[in-house]
Amino acid sequence: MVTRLTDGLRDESLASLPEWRHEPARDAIVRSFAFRDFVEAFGFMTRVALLAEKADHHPEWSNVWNKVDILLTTHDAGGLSIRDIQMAQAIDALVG
Ligand SMILES: C[C@H](O)[C@H](O)[C@H]1CNC2=NC(N)=NC(=O)C2=N1
Repeated sequence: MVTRLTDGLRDESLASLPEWRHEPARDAIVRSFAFRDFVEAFGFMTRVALLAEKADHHPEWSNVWNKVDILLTTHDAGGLSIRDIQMAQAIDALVG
């Protein structure tokens, strides 16, 4: 069973993820991505989907043409867990 991060651990983790911000209402982290066009955006989503399946940890997200908004939180924990931090790091690695 994965547990929620304490506020201290969350802030420490977020220091290494400067593009992500904490969304207190959901105890989630969010980041927006912009690409050249829809094909680039959807290609990114496909890569994230494969990561998510492998990790058994899935994003909440939306896409409008070249934009992708991602929200990460851990449903099983009722808030942010280490799994979200690891997923955010893996997603950041995809976009270099
Ligand atoms: C049964 C399955 O392992 C769980 O429901 C997984 C699937 N993907 C998940 N994704 C996210 N974001 N949070 C979860 O708690 C979660 N749980």
